[in-house]
Amino acid sequence: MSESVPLRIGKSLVIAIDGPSGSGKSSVARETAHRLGLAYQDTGAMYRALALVCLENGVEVHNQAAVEALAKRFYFEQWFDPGVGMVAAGLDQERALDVTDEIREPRVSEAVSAVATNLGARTELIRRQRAAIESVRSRMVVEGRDITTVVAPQAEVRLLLTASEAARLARRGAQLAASGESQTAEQVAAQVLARDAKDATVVEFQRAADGVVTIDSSDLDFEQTVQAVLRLVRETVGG
Ligand SMILES: Nc1ncnc2c1ncn2[C@@H]1O[C@H](COP(=O)(O)OP(=O)(O)O)[C@@H](O)[C@H]1O
Ligand SMILES: Nc1ccn([C@H]2C[C@H](O)[C@@H](COP(=O)(O)OP(=O)(O)O)O2)c(=O)n1
Repeated sequence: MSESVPLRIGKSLVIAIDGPSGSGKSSVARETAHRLGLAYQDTGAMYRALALVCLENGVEVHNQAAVEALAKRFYFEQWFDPGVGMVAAGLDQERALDVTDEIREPRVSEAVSAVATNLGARTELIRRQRAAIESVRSRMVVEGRDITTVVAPQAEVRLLLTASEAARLARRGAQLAASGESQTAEQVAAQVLARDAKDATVVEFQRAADGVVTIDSSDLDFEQTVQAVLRLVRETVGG
């Protein structure tokens, strides 16, 4: 039986979750939002969408000025209902398309760190992420790499979701295989580890900042991990 957390309607509740690739952030954050009746924001989807819009429009992802300029003008919309999980993006609203699946393609995973390490682009995306939290009156589960430290350090609940490298690679490999991608285990490992190493040059998501609780899911299954997060929420906000 799942645990429930009594929540007072209307009271601000931001649950900030950071962690490396494959630690379970997106799936666990989404399920937590669903069970608590909160909105859900996947900030990695915004970085991935910007990378995709670059790739689709001939913007070189290492061209700092061009990527920063695109970050300021590209259209991005994310459905915050955890049951929907849809993302639309494009050069502008008229040309925006449903990119929910495309942003998970290996070509985007390969290009996204170049965009995520562009500090000018980050400033703009962080602004949009904070606006998204305000748009739902601060009742949201938000996950990424710098949510507990930069985007929402004032969040009521702040946690770092980790898992061993072996667990993370196995999970990501199984996830890609299930979605029909034909990457070998070596390709998945090389891409995930290179991306985390590059991303870690601009954001700290491998060690918990002060006041951030670590949940290690290496030996937990999905449901046990969700329960650990719900327990932390209950202990932190009461109930
Ligand atoms: N605790 C867990 N045990 C087993 N599998 C998990 C666990 N947490 C997540 N997963 C699975 O691992 C895969 C990667 O999780 P995901 O949420 O996409 O990670 P992240 O957003 O951190 O990259 C998904 O298929 C997810 O269902
Ligand atoms: N708040 C965030 C979220 C994601 N990023 C970067 C780091 C990743 O390489 C990309 C994509 O993030 P995403 O969470 O989708 O990545 P994974 O699916 O966990 O591998 O964006 C970031 O720098 N800051």
